[in-house]
Amino acid sequence: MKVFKFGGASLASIERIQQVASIVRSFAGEKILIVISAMGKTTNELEKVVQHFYNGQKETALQLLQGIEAQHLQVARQLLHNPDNPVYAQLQQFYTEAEWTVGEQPVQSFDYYYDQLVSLGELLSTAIVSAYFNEAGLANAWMDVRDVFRTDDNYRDANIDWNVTQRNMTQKVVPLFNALDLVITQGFIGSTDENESVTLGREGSDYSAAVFANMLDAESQTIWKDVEGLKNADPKLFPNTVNIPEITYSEVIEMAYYGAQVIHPKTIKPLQNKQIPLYVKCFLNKDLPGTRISETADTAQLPPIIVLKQNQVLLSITSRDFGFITEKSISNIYAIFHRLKIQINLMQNAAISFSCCIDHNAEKIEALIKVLQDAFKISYNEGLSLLTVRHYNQPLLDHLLQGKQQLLEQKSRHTVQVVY
Ligand SMILES: Nc1ncnc2c1ncn2[C@@H]1O[C@H](COP(=O)(O)OP(=O)(O)O)[C@@H](O)[C@H]1O
Ligand SMILES: N[C@@H](CC(=O)OP(=O)(O)O)C(=O)O
Repeated sequence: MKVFKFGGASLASIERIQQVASIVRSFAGEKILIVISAMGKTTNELEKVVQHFYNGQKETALQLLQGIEAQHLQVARQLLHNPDNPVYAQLQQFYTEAEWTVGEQPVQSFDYYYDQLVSLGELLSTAIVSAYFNEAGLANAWMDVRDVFRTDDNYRDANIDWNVTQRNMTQKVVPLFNALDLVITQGFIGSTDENESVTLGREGSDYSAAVFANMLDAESQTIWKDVEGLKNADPKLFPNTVNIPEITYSEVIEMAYYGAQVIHPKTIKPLQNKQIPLYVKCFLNKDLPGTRISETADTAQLPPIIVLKQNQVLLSITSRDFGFITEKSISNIYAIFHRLKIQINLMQNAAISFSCCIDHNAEKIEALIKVLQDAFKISYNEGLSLLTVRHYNQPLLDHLLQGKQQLLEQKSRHTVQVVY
């Protein structure tokens, strides 16, 4: 069995969805579990619905929701021939549930409502694609992943219960393949044992696909992207990038950790644990070789790998009483960052101060200052970038940093990181 993952970009237009069908058709006769994300930027749109709903602006939330509904109906009408296709009733049921939620008075946490509403994107996209595939002769079963992926209730970043999910996989997913070659399901979402929807973290569909690949002992996982494969830098940010034909799991984990926004960082572990290769392929041209990610890639020829994180803030946390920054104070500071869900992208400490680079999020910085201000003086610079280069060389660094005002640099044998 193979596992395919199609992300939002591959479903962003009618032509692209048709292209996805033609890719799947070219694998006729193979058993494929297909994981699908929300179409285009639907998740961002749904995030706006949640924000308005939670701020008490119900009307606006409802209008935005209706806009999303109308967009999906239009896509369905353009793709489907049968105006009485049962998928229309299924879509209606999803909207009605979302509208009920928006009609409620918020009494639970923001994160709870986020998951109940944002999960709609994947339910809509999979229902439409599954119905379209069936009409187009690609017989498939639509599966609600919330009947399979059991998680805790850590809303927006739920953790999978591997035992229950594995049992569901064996009992509910494997039998579907007795009758059909294709099963279509949602990435990014799951459910608690109370049947509440959860999400697994933004861009989490790559990870969902990896969980399926692991539990179904798939021969491979392929994620279909709008790029020819994994490149040595984001082609949207750097000119003259090169494709990487093969690379190891550990190198990709490093790239994802430093912020390369091409594969979700949690994706690799479930694959590495079972030695399942991960292919990154181009949905615009399936014949391009793409990238193979595995344990034993030949990385002798690996080019320097560049990762740029923009919109960064460099925080300086200095003790007010001239007390040293000790293991104890660092562990206290870390615990606060953890509680506020602030990820540290780079850190450095000196005698009485601790510096770190984090993503710019005004609310979180404000909350952090509130907690720390009695014991520490906090200052920060915003509008920064964090550049990471793996397998660097000096001429390349000089070129990348030309004309940049550098605020902090860390170098090891393989990796250099610069805040500028
Ligand atoms: N090292 C990299 N190699 C290739 N693409 C990258 C890299 N880093 C970032 N990207 C970006 O990832 C995008 C593809 O991923 P993404 O848009 O998340 O796809 P989807 O959401 O459809 O799965 C590319 O268009 C590219 O801009
Ligand atoms: N739709 C979710 C999950 C996801 O993984 O999407 P994509 O595959 O398009 O990055 C998100 O946008 O976060």
